[in-house]
Amino acid sequence: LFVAPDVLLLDEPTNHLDLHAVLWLETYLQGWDKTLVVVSHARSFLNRVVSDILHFSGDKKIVRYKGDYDKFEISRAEALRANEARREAQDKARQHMQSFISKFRASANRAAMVQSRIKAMNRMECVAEILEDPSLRFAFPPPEPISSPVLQVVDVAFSYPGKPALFSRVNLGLDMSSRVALVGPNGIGKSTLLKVIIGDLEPSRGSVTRAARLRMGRFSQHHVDQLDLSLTALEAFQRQFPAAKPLEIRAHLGSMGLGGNTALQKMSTLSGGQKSRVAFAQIMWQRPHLLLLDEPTNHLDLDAVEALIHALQECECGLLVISHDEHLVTSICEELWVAEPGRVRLLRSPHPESESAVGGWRTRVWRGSLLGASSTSL
Ligand SMILES: Nc1ncnc2c1ncn2[C@@H]1O[C@H](COP(=O)(O)OP(=O)(O)OP(=O)(O)O)[C@@H](O)[C@H]1O
Repeated sequence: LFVAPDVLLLDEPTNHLDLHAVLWLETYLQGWDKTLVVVSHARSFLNRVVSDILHFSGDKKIVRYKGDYDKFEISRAEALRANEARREAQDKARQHMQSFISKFRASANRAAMVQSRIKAMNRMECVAEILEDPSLRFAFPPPEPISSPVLQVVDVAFSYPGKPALFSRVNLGLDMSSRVALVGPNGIGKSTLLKVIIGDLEPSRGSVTRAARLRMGRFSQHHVDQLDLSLTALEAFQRQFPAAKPLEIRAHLGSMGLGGNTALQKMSTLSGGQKSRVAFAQIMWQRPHLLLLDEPTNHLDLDAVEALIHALQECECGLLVISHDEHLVTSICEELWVAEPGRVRLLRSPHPESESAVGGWRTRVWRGSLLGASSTSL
């Protein structure tokens, strides 16, 4: 930004940024008076920053829509409906003319009328079908139940060698009905706490107990980076789950938008979002009791984010998600763990019985707690 370019091209600029940084960037870009082209999956960010949407659709065309992302969704749905109605009307008119032609083709009296119908049919402009974007379905299959609490963090402290404690006296519990977002500014220790919970890091004090038969499904950018890129998605699956049948794997990958050749090409040639989908496909196959997700929406496109949100709303496993994505957090979480310097503060939804009250609470608490708690800024 310092060089003040004439054209600013940003590819997923909000990935990894905390709320402060995203708000700062939004304000900065709202005042940007030169050309800005941004590729982003962050719906709230797009709604605040852009004036036009270029939609790269499933039929390989780029169509321009005036307005922010919400307006684009409405306009596109209207365009799809209107196009469908025009196609139906045209099909009906064509059928009508065709039946007239078939009926009176041999009739000398109506030869002129038949000819004019044939000409009219030939003149008819064909209304092309607008292809819907491929629909995605993510689903976490239900695991067998295990007794609660499935995971308990008791009086935990952690510090990296030679450094002061990142947090101490942390007491938390997770079970299969948990819907928790762990939020806080960059560098405060969220990923570290997740690693302590999973067991990658030992706490400096206190204990983490996990149910004996507990299966944890974890997603992090690290796991995407750890995929063996010389393999195809199908080969990676077969290597991890040797008992799985290839046809079942292909169907599963296909439902996540990794059908056809995509499942058979080397993962080094997949996009960032496609690699994330492979990692998610593997997690789903494990039928985890607890899902531990670190920035799961980075690199996913908006349709995939919606599919993920839907799957997380429906899933029967416990959920702990670290995310700076306001739309994701406010759509699924009923509890916020706010990471602050040295501690973790728990905030529970006060009205779990009312969906709209919970939605309002999430948005208020999400913004309020994060902006109040943090001292970081760009
Ligand atoms: N292996 C390590 N050794 C020493 N310090 C580390 C190590 N890993 C992380 N840290 C430090 O610990 C702090 C917390 O890092 P962590 O990755 O947990 O933060 P975070 O809250 O997840 O940040 P972000 O939102 O940017 O992902 C940071 O100051 C980081 O530099």
